Amino acid sequence: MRIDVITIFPEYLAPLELSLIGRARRDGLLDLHVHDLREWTHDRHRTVDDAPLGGGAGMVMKPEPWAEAFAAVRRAGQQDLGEGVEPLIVFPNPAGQPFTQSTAQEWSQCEWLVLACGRYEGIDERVYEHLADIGAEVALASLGDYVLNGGEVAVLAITEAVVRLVPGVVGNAESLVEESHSEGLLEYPLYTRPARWEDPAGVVREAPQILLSGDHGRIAAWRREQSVERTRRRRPDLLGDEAR
Ligand SMILES: N#Cc1c(-c2ccc3ccn(Cc4cccnc4)c3c2)n[nH]c1N
Repeated sequence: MRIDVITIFPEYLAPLELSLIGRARRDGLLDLHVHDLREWTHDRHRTVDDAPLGGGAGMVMKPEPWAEAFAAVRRAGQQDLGEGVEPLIVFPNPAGQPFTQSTAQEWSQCEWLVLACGRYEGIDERVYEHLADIGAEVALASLGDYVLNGGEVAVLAITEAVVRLVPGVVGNAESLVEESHSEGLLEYPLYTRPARWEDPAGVVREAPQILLSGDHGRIAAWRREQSVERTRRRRPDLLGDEAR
C-alpha cells in the first residue's frame, strides 16, 4: 500500500515512523510519503490561506496550492505504481461520513491513498469541484462529532486503523478478528496472570474460572456472551433491533 499525506505540518506525522506503522514501512508493506503543502506555493511567505470571501471568522485554504499538490503527488505515485493507477483521495472533515471499522476494512484493500490534511476553517470548495471534474475518487471522513483544529490527528488515526489491517502488518492476524468492532461487537473483557489478584485496597479479585478450564469451546461461548452483553449495555446502537 502507498499512502501520500499532504499537510502544512509534516512533523505532525512523525509518529508514523514508530511502532507497527514504522515496522510496516521498513518491511516494505507500507510506502508512506509525507508532503508539505507549502512546497506548492510560489510567494515569499509561502501562503496557503486567505480570508473567507463574503466575510466570516478565520481563514480558508487557497485552492491553487492544493491543485498543484494533487497533480504532483499523482504524477509521482503513478511513476511508482503505473500510469493507470489512481488513488482514493481522503479529506478528514468534520462534515464527512463517519470513519468506522468497516471504512478501515474497505480502505485497507486500496493500493493507494492520498490523505489531505486541511487546516484553518477548511479548504476552498472549488478544490473538491476540481477533483470531481477530473474524475478523482474522493471521500470526506470524520473521526467523530467533536471539533479538531485540522486533519492531521484524523490522518494518524485513519492510517493506523487502515494499515494494521493490511496482511502481514499485524503478526498474529487472529488478534484482528476478536477486537472491538471487528465483528460489529465490543470486545469481551480481558484477563491475564495472576488469576488471583489482591488489589491495593486488599480486595481479592479472581479471574472468571471458565478461563482456567481449558475448555476452549466453552471459553469461546462465554466470550461471545460477554461481547453481546457488553455491546448491549454500552453500545446498543451497534446491535440490530432484535438483539437490543
Ligand atoms: N476528521 C475530522 C474532524 C475534524 C477536522 C478535520 C479537518 C479539518 C480541517 C480544518 N479543521 C478545523 C475545522 C473545525 C471546525 C469546522 N471546520 C474546520 C478540521 C477539522 N474535526 N473533527 C473531526 N472529527
